[in-house]
Amino acid sequence: MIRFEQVSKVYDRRSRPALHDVTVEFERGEFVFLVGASGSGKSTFIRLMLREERASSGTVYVVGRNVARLPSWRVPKLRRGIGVVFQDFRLLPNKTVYANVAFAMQVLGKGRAQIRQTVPEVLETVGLEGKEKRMPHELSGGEQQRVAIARAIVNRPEILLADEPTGNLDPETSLGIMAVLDKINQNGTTVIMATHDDDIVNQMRRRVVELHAGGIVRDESGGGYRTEVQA
Ligand SMILES: Nc1ncnc2c1ncn2[C@@H]1O[C@H](COP(=O)(O)OP(=O)(O)OP(=O)(O)O)[C@@H](O)[C@H]1O
Repeated sequence: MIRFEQVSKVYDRRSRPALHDVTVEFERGEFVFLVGASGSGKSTFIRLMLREERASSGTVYVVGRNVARLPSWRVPKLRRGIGVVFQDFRLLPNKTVYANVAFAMQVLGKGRAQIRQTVPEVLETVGLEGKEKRMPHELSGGEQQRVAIARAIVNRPEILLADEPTGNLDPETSLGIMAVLDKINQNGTTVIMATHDDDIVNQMRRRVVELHAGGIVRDESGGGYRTEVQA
């Protein structure tokens, strides 16, 4: 589903590469934690998948396509196949919960009937039924993140990227968000989550890929099986 082959990314020739010779593969339907200290390369990894950046060397494949080779008119289609959730929610502050989620369908030109059917279904998936008419400022942080997740999955992407989705939330609220991401993964979506939160990583028992100074130093499956990889 996603494959990095000997990928390096150099932003600035005077400093070390943000990613150095990274080779890793994520299968369809996997749930993977991407961990590592600040500056280890997690955001760069995510930006390469979305083609917000291009690799300096090596190849990034997303759903079988070499993303560097996509013509620019194909990049929006690549990004439509990847839902993205951020630490800071990024909701539209003047729109209701319903309208925030519906908007993601409207911009793709989806019909009103389809929107009216799909938005309530997705709000139920994330546990927000009954909150459709609230404005973002009338929601808790955890609820706002649920809206952001609903918006990210409403067009049924194959991949969900979550960049520190629990970074602004307390531990209990974070577990609620993890349950939502788990459910989305159980429904078949590949989930890749960048996080600093060791408690969550330990509780969820999923695959963990750890970056350090731009290289993969750990790739551990959720079952406890462990492989050490050279940095
Ligand atoms: N646009 C850029 N221009 C120059 N250097 C950059 C750029 N983006 C990232 N870097 C550098 O690349 C390295 C990796 O950064 P990256 O943002 O990928 O790390 P990260 O693991 O996501 O960190 P954090 O957890 O703080 O978000 C860092 O040394 C950073 O300073």
